[in-house]
Amino acid sequence: MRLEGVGRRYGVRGPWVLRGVELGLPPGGGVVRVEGANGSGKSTLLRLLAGIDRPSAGRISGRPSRTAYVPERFPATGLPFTARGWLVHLGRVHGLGSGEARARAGEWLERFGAAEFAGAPLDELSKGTCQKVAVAQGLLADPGLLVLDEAWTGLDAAARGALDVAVGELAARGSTVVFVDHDPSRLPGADRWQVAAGAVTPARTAPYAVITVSGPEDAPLPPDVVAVRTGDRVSLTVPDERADEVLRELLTCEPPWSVRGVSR
Ligand SMILES: Nc1ncnc2c1ncn2[C@@H]1O[C@H](COP(=O)(O)OP(=O)(O)OP(=O)(O)O)[C@@H](O)[C@H]1O
Repeated sequence: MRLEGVGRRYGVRGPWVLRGVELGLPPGGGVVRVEGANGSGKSTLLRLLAGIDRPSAGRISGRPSRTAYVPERFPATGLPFTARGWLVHLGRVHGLGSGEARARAGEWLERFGAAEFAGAPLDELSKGTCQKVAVAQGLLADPGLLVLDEAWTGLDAAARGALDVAVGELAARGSTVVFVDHDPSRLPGADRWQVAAGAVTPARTAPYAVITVSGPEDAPLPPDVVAVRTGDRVSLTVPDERADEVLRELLTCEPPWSVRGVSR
């Protein structure tokens, strides 16, 4: 997917929020964190990427046909659906059969700890549960591009962790995830784009290593590392200078981990 000369301003004489943006999303999928000061245009960029807003100038090409967008707050008021009904409806809009949409809706509600609310009307859900439904909706149809605008806000700690894992799984399958989040330690292996003065530029990322391990469920992980579990494997993202120390801890803890791969 490419952005060529993309600009956006609100109103014909409004100031340009974004201007002359030239960008390519990482080929083969990946995770991109969008950073910038308040009001710099991060949400504007995310809405353009997701296709729910159009550029005032330039063009965007190659957007995956399955693109999902999850904002910070899901305005569920007035929607005449239960949580499951809403997910099945959107799953079908994305081309899933109703049986598959129903099964996936159940799986995602379960993963986000909201299975007990599957049959509840959206109108009656708490903000946190509504946000779980919104995130489940984003993941439901296995999108090629998932855009998350502070989607972790309002989720409880377990659901935030479940979303981190889901993003890792999606990226591992070749999809692209672009996100904004106020927590600077969120998904630390992500590429970074900086939005400032209308421009979007890749930010310098401190060198880091990704260590993939497998091992018994009760094997301990070193403190202060960011771990994403995919099946029986765990990927740890650590600053380069800590990689040797973390590898030592992984190999000498009891029970020990098996190191499956290290990349920088
Ligand atoms: N629908 C809109 N109509 C008019 N102006 C808008 C609209 N959406 C955003 N803007 C303006 O565009 C600029 C960028 O807003 P945007 O929400 O994209 O920034 P942001 O970096 O996401 O901000 P924050 O960090 O505060 O969420 C701001 O000046 C904002 O007031």
